[in-house]
Amino acid sequence: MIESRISGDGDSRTGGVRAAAAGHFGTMKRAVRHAVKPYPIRDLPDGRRLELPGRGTTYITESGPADAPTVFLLHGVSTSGILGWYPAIPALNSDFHVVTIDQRWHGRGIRSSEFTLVDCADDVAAVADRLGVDQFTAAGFSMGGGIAQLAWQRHRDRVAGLVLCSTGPYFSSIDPDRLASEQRISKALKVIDKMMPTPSDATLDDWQGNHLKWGIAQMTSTRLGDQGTFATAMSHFDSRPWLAEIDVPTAVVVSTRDKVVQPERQQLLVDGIPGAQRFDVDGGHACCVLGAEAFVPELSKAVHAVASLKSVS
Ligand SMILES: O=C(O)CCC(=O)CC(=O)O
Repeated sequence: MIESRISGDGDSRTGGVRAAAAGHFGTMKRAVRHAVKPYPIRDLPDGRRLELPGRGTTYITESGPADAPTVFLLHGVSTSGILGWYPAIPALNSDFHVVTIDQRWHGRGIRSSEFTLVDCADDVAAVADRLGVDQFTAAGFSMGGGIAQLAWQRHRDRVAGLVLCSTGPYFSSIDPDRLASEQRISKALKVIDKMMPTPSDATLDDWQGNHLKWGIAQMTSTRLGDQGTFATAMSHFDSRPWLAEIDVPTAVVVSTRDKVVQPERQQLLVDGIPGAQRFDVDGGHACCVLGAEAFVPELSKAVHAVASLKSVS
């Protein structure tokens, strides 16, 4: 999610709005710079639809050696697997079997009657089942970090490690005022959705063609007006009571200029998860794409560190 969110844990409303304005301006600047000169879009795998029995049809990409350790890359809110992780995929798939998933209600993911992070976490295990993957590292960005934590909590025999990026043990919509504001914004955004065409598979898959067109298609493949639903789902997430139980190797990739999930909130993961290692990225909340030059090397170090460690006993 972009940094235009009202920022701050316990911020006053004025402070939050001020921070939001600053964050919004910073993200806009980075987005414009990115549109003019995007992080190289290269060496991406083809994706495919995958039926998850009893759950629905999702969309995944799979790359790297099938017999290498598996890393699931779990994207943040309102993006898609490939859009959120395209800078990271080529950096990881020489050493890892890398899987991205479009979370339900995102991109070409499952369209269910409800959206919950618990269902998203169970989808990860269901994709692993379909791919014949027994154990894997779950790497998640922001909302995806919450999903990764839930995947560990619900499928402890499957998740061998965690890489938690620009995320925390709760999201800001846990605050009812914040949630109400997200709902209001979401209502307004539904009007824009009505005007947007649904992108075709051909445009969504054409990453070698016009990059701007591809990026816009990927962005609009998730409905803007679903923000309120996502915020509600995130409001139910709180891993603080069980963080100390996490017993798998964990790396926390902290975006040190993040105005959406403040570094202090990210640090709660480092403090709360036994043995967690911290990796710093000089970037804001959209650093997985808009600050990929700084993000990708730290992500890569984090994934290698987790994959080379044995579980904390
Ligand atoms: O407000 C928060 O706590 C962050 C929520 C968010 O933006 C999730 C995401 O970017 O995936």
